[in-house]
Amino acid sequence: MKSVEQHISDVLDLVDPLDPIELDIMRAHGGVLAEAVASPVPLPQFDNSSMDGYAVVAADLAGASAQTPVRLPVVADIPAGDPSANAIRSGHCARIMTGAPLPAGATAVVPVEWTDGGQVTVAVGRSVPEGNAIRRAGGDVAAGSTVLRAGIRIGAAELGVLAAVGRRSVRIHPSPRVVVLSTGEELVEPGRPVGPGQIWESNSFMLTAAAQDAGCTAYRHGFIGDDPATVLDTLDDVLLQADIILTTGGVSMGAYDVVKEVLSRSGTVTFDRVAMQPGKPQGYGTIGVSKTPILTLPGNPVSAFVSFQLFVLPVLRRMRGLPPQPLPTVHARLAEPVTSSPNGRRSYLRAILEYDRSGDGDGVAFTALPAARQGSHQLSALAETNALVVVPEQVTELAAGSVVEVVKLPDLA
Ligand SMILES: Nc1nc2c(c(=O)[nH]1)N[C@H]1C(S)=C(S)[C@@H](COP(=O)(O)OP(=O)(O)OC[C@H]3O[C@@H](n4cnc5c(N)ncnc54)[C@H](O)[C@@H]3O)O[C@H]1N2
Ligand code: MOO
Repeated sequence: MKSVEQHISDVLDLVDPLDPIELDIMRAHGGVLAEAVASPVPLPQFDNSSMDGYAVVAADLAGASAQTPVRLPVVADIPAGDPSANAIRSGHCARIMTGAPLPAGATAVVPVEWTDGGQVTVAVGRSVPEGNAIRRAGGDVAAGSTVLRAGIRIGAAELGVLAAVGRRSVRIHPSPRVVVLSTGEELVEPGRPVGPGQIWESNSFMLTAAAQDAGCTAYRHGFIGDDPATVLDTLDDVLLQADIILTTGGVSMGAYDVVKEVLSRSGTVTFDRVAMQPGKPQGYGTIGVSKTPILTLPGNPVSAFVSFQLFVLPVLRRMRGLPPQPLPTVHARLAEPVTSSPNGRRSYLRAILEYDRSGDGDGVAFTALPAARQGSHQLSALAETNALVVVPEQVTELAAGSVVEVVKLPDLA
């Protein structure tokens, strides 16, 4: 059987970051920058006031105090956005608002609270240091300097920076279009009645949502039965909409494992058994003239979910232009003992991971409580958990209190 690490490496080899496109900055939200962004201008672009008050020559106020205020004539009124202020001379001042350009000649701004607020003349009851309440040109960003590196995700702060340096559009790696298709003759659309031996289809809903949570544009194509010609036709149909295709089901050893049957014939998709539980049967490769990547995940719902977290997420990250790192892991203390069958497969046990401050002293600040139901079909247990306890390939049991590696599943934003 193939190792988990080898399979991650094989699936990552299928994809490259998607070719960049230019988008309006608002639509670029959540995307990954495909260029370094520099500011064409200094920020601020001009010296300006950081307070509402009076632009003065600081030396004029050297002797000012509450008892002996200095009175200055107010020769101008400068709101934000007013570029027309004349220079002020010693002995004069200008009323100025926050963000308004500092008039030439002024060396400080006196906040209005230090004055009587006069509009013809103003009495100032304090001296003021040179440069007080002045925001200097270039004090935030020097002209030509890089403000955002290529490869970062555009969140709220990054959008603010893009707009502040005057960008209207930006080059980003587009969000991958993920098409999710499930297979299985027994499947029925939720909301419709199920007959004997049938089940409601759940994998395609779950994986479409997981791909959306991972920043992709995901489409649920739904499900099809086990007819080989229908599988091939449907894959052909979705090729145009997809940067990557995910399927579930039909990849193990059964007589009707149709995905494996039809794609094995293509010669471009490989089917392997990965040394893990759940998630053993995995297929990966490309299909169609455009060599669209396809990952065929096992049909058991928990197996499909765990396969998505371990293999699909890094692939989607690489397509988005992000480093394809796996989900983060932490060390945690097991709250209960666990067993794992001695089959050379690494187990990923669904568990509730909780922060535990009492463990801080020896560096293990989490506990992991494994779910009671660990079957690959036991989807309800999965929904209660937030982490995967890793039980190494050769380990068959672990006592309560053992320190284990735990994969943290993605949090919802
Ligand atoms: N003889 C062997 N049998 C099986 C092996 C094996 O090595 N030898 N491997 C087992 C493992 S491990 C897994 S995982 C499954 C994977 O099987 P398939 O990928 O072929 O999936 P199916 O047989 O189509 O379905 C498995 C199971 O999951 C249910 N299912 C499938 N699709 C959906 C869906 N979209 N929504 C909800 N539930 C779904 C399906 O009804 C089956 O119960 O094979 C084992 N067998
Ligand atoms: O590996 Mo299967 O994925 O055990 O359930």
